[in-house]
Amino acid sequence: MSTHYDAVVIGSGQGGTPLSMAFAQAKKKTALIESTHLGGCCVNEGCTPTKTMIASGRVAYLTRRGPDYGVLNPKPEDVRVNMEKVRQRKRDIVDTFRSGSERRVRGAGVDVIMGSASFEYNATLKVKCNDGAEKTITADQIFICAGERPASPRIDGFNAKSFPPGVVLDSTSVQELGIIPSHLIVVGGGYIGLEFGQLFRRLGAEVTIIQRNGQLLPREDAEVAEAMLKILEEDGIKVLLKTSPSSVLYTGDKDPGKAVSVSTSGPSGTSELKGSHILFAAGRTPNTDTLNLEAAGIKTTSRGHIVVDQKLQSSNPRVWALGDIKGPPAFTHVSYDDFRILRANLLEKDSHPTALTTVDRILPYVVYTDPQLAHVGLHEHEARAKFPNAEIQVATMPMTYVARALETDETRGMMKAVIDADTQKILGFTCLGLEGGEIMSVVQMAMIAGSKWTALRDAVWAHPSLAESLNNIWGMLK
Ligand SMILES: Cc1cc2nc3c(=O)[nH]c(=O)nc-3n(C[C@H](O)[C@H](O)[C@H](O)COP(=O)(O)OP(=O)(O)OC[C@H]3O[C@@H](n4cnc5c(N)ncnc54)[C@H](O)[C@@H]3O)c2cc1C
Ligand SMILES: NC(=O)c1ccc[n+]([C@@H]2O[C@H](COP(=O)([O-])OP(=O)(O)OC[C@H]3O[C@@H](n4cnc5c(N)ncnc54)[C@H](O)[C@@H]3O)[C@@H](O)[C@H]2O)c1
Repeated sequence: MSTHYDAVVIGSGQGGTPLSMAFAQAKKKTALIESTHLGGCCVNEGCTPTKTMIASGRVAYLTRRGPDYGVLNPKPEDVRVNMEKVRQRKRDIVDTFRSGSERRVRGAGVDVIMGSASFEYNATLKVKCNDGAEKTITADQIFICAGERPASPRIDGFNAKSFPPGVVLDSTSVQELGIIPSHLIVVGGGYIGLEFGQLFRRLGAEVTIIQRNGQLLPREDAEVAEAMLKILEEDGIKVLLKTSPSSVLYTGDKDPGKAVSVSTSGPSGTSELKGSHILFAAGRTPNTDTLNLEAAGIKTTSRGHIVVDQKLQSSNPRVWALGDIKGPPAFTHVSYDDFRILRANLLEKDSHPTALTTVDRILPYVVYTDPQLAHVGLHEHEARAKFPNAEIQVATMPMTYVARALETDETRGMMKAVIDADTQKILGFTCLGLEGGEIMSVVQMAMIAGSKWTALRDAVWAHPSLAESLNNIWGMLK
């Protein structure tokens, strides 16, 4: 016996959840199949919990800096963190977000099926339900929003099972630590490595980041990555560039701070590091390996992401993919925008006579280090590669030029704008600085409106707002 639906969504990701609700609200018989928990990665183990914990890290940082502001008690060295309380605060916020999501989905009339889906044939799915039952489901339209998971470490001889529980960590398990590691070794200098590395340093751990690439955050322009490196080193984090772990072993040492031994190979040869915990943050793997996509003729890339066209349709015309599972960039707001594209094209054709696509989306992101690293549009190196014949101009300004940053004594970082000199259009903007995400969003608005950079230079911004710096940065244009 199989059950037929108008629409089935696999995975309660950031695009999949609202899409299932939109189909149900359009009176389509809709199911949402979720293997683990509603809300997906973002709510349960991604954005929500990490930004909640990062807020605790910032309070610890500012408390230690009290004397810089004339706040003399407590002494910086006396600041201690209760990790169980930090974790509980995180759990409470995740619970609130997740239960809100559950209420909204069920309230919209979606059939929620808790279990793992895989394809049997063209548009036929088998679901292994979490209660042990098996279901066969067919659908007119299937949407895959099943996301990614932490990539497994690929290190010769490494065996996570040879370590005591809670010593080898990924981006999910690290959030459940009830203690502060004495020395956390982080493999990977990308978004996840930097956010957790700085967080645990602020909570009180010694932190070493091992990064294979020659710079942190390899997509950034070099001077931005260097400014980030300087900030993290000022915070007391040790960063090893052009370095990879060649072996990771459990030592059995009585001193828990020396439980993990990591041999590294880097520019100055091989060396050994000892730490209490190791966090693998070296990329994520798409959850396509258990979906049996070949049975439905759905093509994937060499890295396992689902191949889709500009309207998110896969090589099977009855199947679409949204969010991380279709490949980078992997952000919540991208998955949510994928949902908007599908809703417009499949449910709101009357109000969207021209189909929406993923082409030329102006995409921002924010790395929630402190200060934040925010970016929108093209980096300088991307702009020069994309428009080799254009006159590209660049303005960079240190945050020490920003009055508001000086007043709050948070002047670390820089801003950088990239423009096309002929059209005066803004091609990209980066702010590694205090509330960088909010400043970047102001520039993003100008880019959406198609404004010239001169509009920002000539605008009257409130004094002393951070946005006011958008009057001044253009004086640095070269
Ligand atoms: C630590 C961390 C911090 C992050 N911070 C940010 C941030 O600050 N800002 C930001 O924009 N992005 C952030 N991200 C990325 C963001 O979480 C993802 O881009 C976003 O969650 C992608 O959503 P998605 O819609 O692709 O699917 P996901 O949110 O990944 O959801 C996929 C769902 O599918 C389910 N699933 C998988 N396989 C099956 C199956 N076979 N059957 C049924 N269900 C299945 C999974 O259980 C999961 O619930 C972070 C990620 C991590 C790991
Ligand atoms: N604030 C945010 O928006 C946010 C936060 C966290 C994650 N994310 C999303 O999740 C994605 C995954 O994050 P991530 O940090 O795991 O991946 P990533 O791909 O961004 O970074 C992984 C880093 O690990 C390095 N690396 C790979 N193998 C290594 C090895 N063997 N030894 C040392 N270094 C190695 C790479 O050079 C790379 O810089 C991000 O790309 C982003 O899209 C977003």
